[in-house]
Amino acid sequence: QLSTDFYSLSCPSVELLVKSTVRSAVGSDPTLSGKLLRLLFHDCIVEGCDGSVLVQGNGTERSDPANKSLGGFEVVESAKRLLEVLCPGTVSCADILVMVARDAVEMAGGPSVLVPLGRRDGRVSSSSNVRPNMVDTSFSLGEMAQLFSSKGLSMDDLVILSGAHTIGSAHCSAFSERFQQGPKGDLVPVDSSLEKDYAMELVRQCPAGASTTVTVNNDPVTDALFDNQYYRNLLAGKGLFRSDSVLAGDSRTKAKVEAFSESQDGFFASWAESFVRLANISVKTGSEGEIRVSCMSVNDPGE
Ligand code: HEM
Ligand SMILES: [Ca+2]
Ligand SMILES: [Ca+2]
Repeated sequence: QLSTDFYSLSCPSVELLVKSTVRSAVGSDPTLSGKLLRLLFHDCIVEGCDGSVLVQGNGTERSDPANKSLGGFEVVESAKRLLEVLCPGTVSCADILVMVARDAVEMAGGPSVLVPLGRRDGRVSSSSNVRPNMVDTSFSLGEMAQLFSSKGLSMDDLVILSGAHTIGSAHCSAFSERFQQGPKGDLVPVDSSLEKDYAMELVRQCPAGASTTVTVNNDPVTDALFDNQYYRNLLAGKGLFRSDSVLAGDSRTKAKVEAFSESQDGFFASWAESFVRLANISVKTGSEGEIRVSCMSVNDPGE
């Protein structure tokens, strides 16, 4: 029911307007590309791609600890404000988030992807829905594959979409399980899949007792570039999260990791397909849901 020309009559310049909003936001803060891409993932995995992650307030998805480090909300909201002037009540926040994430990837050097539109915004955003649907870095490959499969995504999609970690950054706590405090209080790697020099570099950037605001690049080589370096890192023992490293260590996923490490074109072509699958998870269409006035809150039922 989604289509690439969904707004061609009702809001013909939507793609252009969103793109220029993203361009100026990412231009002044390049760390936004990673934030925007992750925001879409966290939206789609809970209640489908319906903008539920964007709603502000007590008890919403956004208030859950698993979503504490999300960012980029203001980019979605500023595109929405612009669109409410030009095409009032027409473009959903769910669609804006998809376009914004797509454009963020393109602006970081990734492929441009044509995405079908027409999603409606959800009216439910509850923190209790987050944990049961969220992947965790401590998951085994089987557990991640199972969660993805419950969303209609395959093990190949898992390998491809994890390539998102070619950009962006992480807080020290996101990979602390890979280290243990040694006798002198220093951190020692407990995870043999982590290459030694990389492990030392991580300890240097995230020493024991580091501030909770410290972040580390997901991709130690090309942190700002959306490329296939992520897969080369995995093969070199430089996957930041345990959930990254397992992709290179398991026979079910290793061949894809190797193939993408050797072909950026291959990665980009697969990314375009998997991205659309991600963006299509449990979408609401037709008379389901609503078109929000502001992405930060569901509409007042009286309106
Ligand atoms: C499959 C299992 C996945 C796990 C366990 C995982 C976990 C994480 C964690 C722990 C962080 C660091 C957050 C922080 O400390 O600030 C992160 C960052 C990120 N993730 Fe994932 N992720 C997964 C899949 C994905 C997917 C499918 C996407 C998008 C398609 C994605 C996109 C990102 C991006 C772009 C960042 C960087 C965010 C930033 O720069 O602020 N991740 N991920
Ligand atoms: Ca959602
Ligand atoms: Ca990169």
